[in-house]
Amino acid sequence: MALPALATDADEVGSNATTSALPASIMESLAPLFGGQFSHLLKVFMVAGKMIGDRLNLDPTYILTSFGIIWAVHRGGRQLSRTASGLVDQYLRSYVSISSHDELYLHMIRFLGAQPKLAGSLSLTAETISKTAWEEQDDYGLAPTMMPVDGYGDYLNFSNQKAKAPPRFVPAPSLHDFQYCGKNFRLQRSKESNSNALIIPHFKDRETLVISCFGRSPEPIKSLLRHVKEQFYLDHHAKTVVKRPTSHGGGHMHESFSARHSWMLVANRPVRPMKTVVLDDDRKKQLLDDINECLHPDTPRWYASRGIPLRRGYLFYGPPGTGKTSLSFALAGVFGLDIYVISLLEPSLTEDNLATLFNSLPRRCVVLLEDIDTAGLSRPPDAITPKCRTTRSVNEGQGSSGENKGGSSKNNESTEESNGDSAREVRSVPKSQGANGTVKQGISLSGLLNAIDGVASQEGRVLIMTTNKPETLDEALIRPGRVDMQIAFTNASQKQAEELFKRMYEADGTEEQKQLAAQCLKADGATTKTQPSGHHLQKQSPDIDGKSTKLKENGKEVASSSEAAVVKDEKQGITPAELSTIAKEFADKIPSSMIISPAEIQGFLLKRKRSPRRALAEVGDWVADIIIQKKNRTKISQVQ
Ligand SMILES: Nc1ncnc2c1ncn2[C@@H]1O[C@H](COP(=O)(O)OP(=O)(O)OP(=O)(O)O)[C@@H](O)[C@H]1O
Repeated sequence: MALPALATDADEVGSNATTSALPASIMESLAPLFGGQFSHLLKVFMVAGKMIGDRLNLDPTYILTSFGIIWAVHRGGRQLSRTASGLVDQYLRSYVSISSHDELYLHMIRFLGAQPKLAGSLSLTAETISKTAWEEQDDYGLAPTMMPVDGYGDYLNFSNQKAKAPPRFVPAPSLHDFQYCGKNFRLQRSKESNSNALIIPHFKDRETLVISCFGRSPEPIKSLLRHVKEQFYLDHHAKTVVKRPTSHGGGHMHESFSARHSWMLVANRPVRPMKTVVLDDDRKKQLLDDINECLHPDTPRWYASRGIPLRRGYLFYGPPGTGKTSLSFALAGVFGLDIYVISLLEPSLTEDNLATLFNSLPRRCVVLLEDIDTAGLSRPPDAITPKCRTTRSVNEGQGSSGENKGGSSKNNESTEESNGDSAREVRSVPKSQGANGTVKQGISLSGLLNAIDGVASQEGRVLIMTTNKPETLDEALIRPGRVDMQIAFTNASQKQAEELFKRMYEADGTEEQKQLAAQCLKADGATTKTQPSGHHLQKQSPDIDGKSTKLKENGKEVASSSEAAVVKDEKQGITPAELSTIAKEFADKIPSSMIISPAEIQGFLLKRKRSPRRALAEVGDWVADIIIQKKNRTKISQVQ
């Protein structure tokens, strides 16, 4: 409200003053140029200039002109410095950019989050730290609390950890400066928004990190990135990196947009030691030697000189829970390779995606294609036309060389497709109607073969396919060149059961366990006298109070035998010699007809993981129950 009055005054002042005719005219001529707000400001400025001028006896024009010069110098200086820094940036700085689609991005963000200079930055992004089950060692220095539960006892409660877990702060999208090894670096974090966010909700924004440093060599940035990567993998030497496909965009709701797939790190698990997978030693050795040969640095030359693509395929087959997946992970651990796990049942996975995924595999890795029988990749018998058979046998004729397999598979497909309806059936098995009426893409047999054989498919990759029903697989899938070795997995033999038992209870070499074993040895002579198989519990065993409990194998007191076994286990531990004996007795109670899987035995033992004697005492009832279950084909167990 005050401005119009002032403006009026200014008009008057301007018109009365002899020396201020110029300012008034300047103002009048400038006002329309800058619009209402600015002309008001100019008028205020004029009045102020006039008053100061009157006071200091100075021409207001000089004051205005001085202000104008200062402003112009300031603007010019800024422009000059921008141009100069632009030229420096262009010609005297080196840059390396990292896309958020690359795993180096994750390494860099972790590194930046730990930089003290950046932690104090005024522009940060806060992230909730989500740790995987294998990263929980450092629980922010907080022990979980024990909470009483309705008179049942005290139980662990982790809510305080969740509440107190601090967020991670990383540099926000903008410009940041930081130092590494005494050198200054600049980080520009920028986000590329997904313009289709409303249509494709799963499609994440893409981010870019641009690291720059002064100088015409990117070497300092390269060495920084080497350091960042090394830091990330510092504790990874005993870990196996597990990756699975992740989709960007698409999905069931928007069939018009095909989801793009890439590999995403899903877990970083401790390496599974080979010895923990109970399998015939000769088979294990044969497999290890074969993979070692395939991965040996000299092997590619040997294969190349003979025109044979270097890749190995293995088929692990056998009943569920017999160790197929476990062995695959153990192998990845032995060779220090990342493992890439694909399920062909993933509904948004198309054949193109599968081919892209295979083509983007690193040079050396393990690819695990799980449960291939469930993906419905078999070729319907009536779909195998004479033409198909001929084409396939040509492929087989190429033996394991697999040369031109990608091409020949494609040729197969086109030949089959041109062959009419029956041939086209080869493709269609996995295509199915989704619940909402959408058609799931599915992977056809030829699509899978193309991906496996693809020309760009990485050499040196180890492909492992697992199945419970090898007899349902199409022979094209498992012919030599695609599957070079088949490994059978079976339910547990008595020998395997014995090994599983020992693995479950053997000391892992910690000091505590060594001491326990030493104590056991001392106590052993007085207390342990294991009877021959079948009569092992017929003995005097001291209970907690030092009184003795008479144990019988049959009748009422059998129930108390496992309780007494627990007491003995907890009190005395177990010596290696005793463990061997108990393991043997345990194995004797497992049916030699191999009807129980290692997974089932492991499940039974896990419920008694601190008490081998209790496991031995209870295994008879458990086996009897399993036999009834399998006979009656019921899934409900009476003995857990
Ligand atoms: N041969 C074995 N040696 C050691 N552990 C085993 C063995 N077989 C199964 N297990 C245990 O049983 C569990 C399931 O095993 P795994 O997933 O490897 O079986 P699988 O054969 O891949 O089963 P599926 O066919 O259902 O995928 C794992 O925890 C594993 O430790």
